[in-house]
Amino acid sequence: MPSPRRNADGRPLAASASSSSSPGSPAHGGGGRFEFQSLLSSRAPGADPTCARLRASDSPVHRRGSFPLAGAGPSQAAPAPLPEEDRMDLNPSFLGIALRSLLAIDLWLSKKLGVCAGESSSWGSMRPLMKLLEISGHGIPWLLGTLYCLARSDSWAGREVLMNLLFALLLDLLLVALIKGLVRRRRPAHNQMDMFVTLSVDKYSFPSGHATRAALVSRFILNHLVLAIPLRVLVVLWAFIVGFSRVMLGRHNVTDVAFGFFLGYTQYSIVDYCWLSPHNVPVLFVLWNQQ
Ligand SMILES: CC(C)=CCC/C(C)=C/COP(=O)(O)O
Repeated sequence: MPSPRRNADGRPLAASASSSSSPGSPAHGGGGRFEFQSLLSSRAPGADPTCARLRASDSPVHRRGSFPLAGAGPSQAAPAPLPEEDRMDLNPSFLGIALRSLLAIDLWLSKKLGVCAGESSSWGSMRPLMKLLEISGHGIPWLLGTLYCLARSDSWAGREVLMNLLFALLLDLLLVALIKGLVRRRRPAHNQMDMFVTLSVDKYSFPSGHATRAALVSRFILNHLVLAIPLRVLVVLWAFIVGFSRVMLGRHNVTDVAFGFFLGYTQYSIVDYCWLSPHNVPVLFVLWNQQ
């Protein structure tokens, strides 16, 4: 009878997994076995007897020479195939590992790029400029500016475009607040919360509201204003710089901004699809005309 495999302090692995070691800790053993064990033990201990058997030393992974690819001899019984539900369980674990790795890279990169996060940071002297960019992409100037232009507009075409810009800005605020409230990802630890007018959900960072607005507004402007090429390039540059400045200020992680750009870009498609005009919402325009 082969004796059970033992960990560094001489206890059988099965006992070690259920008593003192946390899943995935080095006490489970070294090399590839450690990774398999951490995957298999991702379920609640004791929740499923099958899972408990797999964690224990009689698992095919733990029996020396019984791993199918290691060329099991004819005298050794072939390991029983994993039950269906356990095979399916491995895939989310791999996906989980991939996601966790992506998040780790995201945090590391965001911290590295957060060079204006404080006055004493390596590019701290650029912080006032970054904060100016922050205001240029803030919701309040965009909302007030649109309302002001709407009040001053004397053409139907102008009003229609501005009305849709207002709708786009409000839709953006709503969707960002909704997603921030659902995801609840905290802002980076190195962020100083000294932002100009925030809503309660703005303590969360995913997605970046500035990035969504920058992508939405720039796409809107490019599609509805006749601008010379240099100005069009400037609009696109502004959107990218606003997004990048969020990471430099330490307000956001890279993935918050990347998703923000994606969301803002998509929001424009929604606005374009639901375009408000005197034909589909005459009441809005008639009411405006009576004022
Ligand atoms: C108060 C109004 C009308 C808008 C809030 C704008 C704001 C502070 C968004 C947060 O942006 P980030 O998610 O990029 O930090």
